[in-house]
Amino acid sequence: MVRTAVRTAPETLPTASLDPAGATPMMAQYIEIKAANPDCLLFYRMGDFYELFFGDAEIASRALGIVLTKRGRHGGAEIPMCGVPVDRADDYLSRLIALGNRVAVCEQTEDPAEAKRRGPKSVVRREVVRLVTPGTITEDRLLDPASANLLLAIGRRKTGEGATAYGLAAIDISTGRFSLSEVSGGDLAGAIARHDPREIVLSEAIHADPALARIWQESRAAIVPLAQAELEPAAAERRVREQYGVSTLDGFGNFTRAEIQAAGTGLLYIARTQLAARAPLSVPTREEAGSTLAIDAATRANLELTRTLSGERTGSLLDTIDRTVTANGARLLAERLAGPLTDLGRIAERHETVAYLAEDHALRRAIRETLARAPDLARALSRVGLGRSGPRDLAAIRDGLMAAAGLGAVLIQAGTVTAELAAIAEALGAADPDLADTLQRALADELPLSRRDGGFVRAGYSEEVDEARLLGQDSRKVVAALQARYAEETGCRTLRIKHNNLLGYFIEVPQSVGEACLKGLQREFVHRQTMVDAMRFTSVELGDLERKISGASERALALESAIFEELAGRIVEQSSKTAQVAEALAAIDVAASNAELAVELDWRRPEVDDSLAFAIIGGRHPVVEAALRRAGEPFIANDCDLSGETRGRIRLITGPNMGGKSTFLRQNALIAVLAQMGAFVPAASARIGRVDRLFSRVGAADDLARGQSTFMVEMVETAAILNQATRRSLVILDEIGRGTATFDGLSIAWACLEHLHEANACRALFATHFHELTALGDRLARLDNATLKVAEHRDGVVFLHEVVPGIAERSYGLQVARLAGLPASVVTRAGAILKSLEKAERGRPARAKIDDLPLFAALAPPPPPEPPAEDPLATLLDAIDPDALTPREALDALYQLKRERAEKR
Ligand SMILES: Nc1ncnc2c1ncn2[C@@H]1O[C@H](COP(=O)(O)OP(=O)(O)OP(=O)(O)O)[C@@H](O)[C@H]1O
Repeated sequence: MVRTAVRTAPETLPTASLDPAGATPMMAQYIEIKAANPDCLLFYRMGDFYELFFGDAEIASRALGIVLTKRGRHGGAEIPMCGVPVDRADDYLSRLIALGNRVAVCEQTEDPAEAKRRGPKSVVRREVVRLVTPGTITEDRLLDPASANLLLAIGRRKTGEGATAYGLAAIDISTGRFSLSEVSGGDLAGAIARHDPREIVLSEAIHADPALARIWQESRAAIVPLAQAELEPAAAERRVREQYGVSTLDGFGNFTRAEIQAAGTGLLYIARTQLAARAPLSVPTREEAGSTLAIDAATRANLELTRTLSGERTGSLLDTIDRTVTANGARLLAERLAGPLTDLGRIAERHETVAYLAEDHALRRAIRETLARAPDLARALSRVGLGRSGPRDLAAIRDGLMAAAGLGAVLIQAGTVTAELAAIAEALGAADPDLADTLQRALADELPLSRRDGGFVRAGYSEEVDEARLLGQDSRKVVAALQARYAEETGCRTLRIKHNNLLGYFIEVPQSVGEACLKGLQREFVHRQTMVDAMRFTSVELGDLERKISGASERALALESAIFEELAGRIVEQSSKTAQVAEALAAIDVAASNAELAVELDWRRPEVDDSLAFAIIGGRHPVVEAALRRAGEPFIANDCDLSGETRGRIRLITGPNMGGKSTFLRQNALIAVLAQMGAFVPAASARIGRVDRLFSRVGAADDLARGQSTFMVEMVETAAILNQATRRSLVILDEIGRGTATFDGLSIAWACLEHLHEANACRALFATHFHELTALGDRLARLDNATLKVAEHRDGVVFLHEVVPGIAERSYGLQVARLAGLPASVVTRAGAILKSLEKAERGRPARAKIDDLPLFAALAPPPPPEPPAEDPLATLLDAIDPDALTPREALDALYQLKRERAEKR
């Protein structure tokens, strides 16, 4: 299966078992380094290339489409090799990482000349300086600006008889974000799907747990199991303490053992991949259990929240609602959409801000215009902390801080704002204004990518740099100035300062002037050479100038580098404040984006409360509506009321194919998600009693990638809903039971409805083509029937997409089939078959079939065991009187018994 092949790290590389004996010295070094990094592709630096050998070369050449060549022999066989140029390594790296590979970057750590000095056969010293893995990258070129790049570490603890809790550490080293949470075993898959990590690190024991195998198989992340021995609980705690330089974790709040285990595992892995550098992570925040709306992986996929079923962002809900103007904001919006809240206070606070910004157009515009100038502060900050930054990262911090200061001023000017905006304004003001100011003074307008290129310090910031540059870049001018001065002092207009390899810089004058100089005209001149018609001199000043000129460019670079270090140091000192500024920028971008969306599309503020209401008036599906709008067609808004005082309601929707059942179901789930993430909703009004869990299932969705029977998948997922949905949950079931024979499917759908109504007592929408189920409307008190209106014409039907109370009479399957282009002969034949089938059924209407069934059979106590049926063997035995039998009769009786027994089998 493609998914598995893409996800897992490369299969064990044959290189791992290579014998260094008999290898050339360089190959022996390669084999040794490779042996220490067996599960990574090794980028081995040789001059201007990173070379890959043996199995690594084969994997990389296949993955990157680069030529596989050979280099020498080892153990009698040719060594496969391929290489990537160092200056384009990032492109290749990103492609390998995207395929789930991990790469060890091995650099030359000494000058080749030095190696030569050790002896003719010595090999240049090389070391792995970094492991590049999907979850630990920080370079902009390797990262998607609009998505978080999470490493998820998992720990666990026993919480009781047979129960286990899992600690999750979600770490984004590209921004320093670090959060901890704990979930039950049943919620683990959903929590992983919510975080959508690029890489998961965990103990071998958790990885090998058969109960969790499916999670790892289905995850898009690269999975890295670590040996149990490395993950001792005490070591995990120590690692967390060391990361933050504290002697106890008490000040951080009450983390559970599983959370600390997860944090320790994550930190261990990060330390291993970053080698020398320590990742600048923020202090972990703890997320309370139940603080987000639980949405399992299947529901997320089905509702296409952050990506479509085919894995694209385009066409997802996120794509449709994103009006953010910064990468930082886009990431936060995705995070909020993936984890809507359950806390009513926090939800209302976000709605309040959206309402405020939706109303104040001028303020919203000012905020968005200022934000559009703010670069990705969080990622630049992280690179500075890791010592992996360039001048443009410093500029990003400068511009980010300046935008923040500008925004703070805009908010202060706005006066009384909402509580959330006031908190944002305060965080924006937290940064030291001196830092932005210093960066502004220090950095030039045009900046090189790398600090090694120099030229990034603004002229006028440092006298030393200016002087060094002047000498380096403008040495001719300096020499010319000195030449002009000497010419004036000597009165010799033909005096020249020249340069050759033998003398270096020298002063040349005609013979006569030279003689005068020797006699004391110019005391400081020191004679070097007499030519036929000229004399050459040097001077102390010229000697100094020469030394300065030759060291100038190196000195300029060194001075710039020192300034860079100093600026980076100041940024690191302030990093926690700057991180807060970055978070505030993201939060205001998201709020303004939601407000912009609400204004643009006339979305309304929902009311989320503690009731069991679900009353939507004029609801729309945001993605379908957007698609129809592009096609110039209207979307028909629909109401939906599932409100219950103490228990929810169920709406059973029958209707024609193509009528809009699936759209209606999903739009209501999406409205709940949007409301609880703190956004406005596509409806005229919405009152929603806080939803704790959201479930959405589509009957027998094709799931070939998983390699499971489609019906089996449908049943496993339905079982999860019936077992987990609470009174507060919202359940969306679309054609459950359609994946099997009609009567099996009908009975399963029927029993599921009863269970949802009686046991789960949740709010639910249930779409079906089993029209027989509508009879349940009379029997289940809180079940209503609804259908989608259709206008019938002589030559076909028109779907009006309007949800109305009632029952669909027909499915209009044949009409849809004709619309789809099924050959006319097939449609006509199907029509004839349908007629005769309906005739046969008419004698026994659907309603009668349901009426025959006992109500709530699924929930009734099991019937008492039936009395055993009569056993013919026992009857035969009872009839035998051994004392009355002859030996012959006894033998016959035995044969008869055996015969009877054989028949029974
Ligand atoms: N409320 C609406 N307003 C306008 N067009 C709609 C509406 N709802 C659905 N549609 C259109 O009808 C198409 C079919 O909708 P949908 O897939 O929801 O139907 P369905 O009843 O679930 O069909 P089936 O039973 O065949 O799965 C949509 O792609 C959309 O273009």
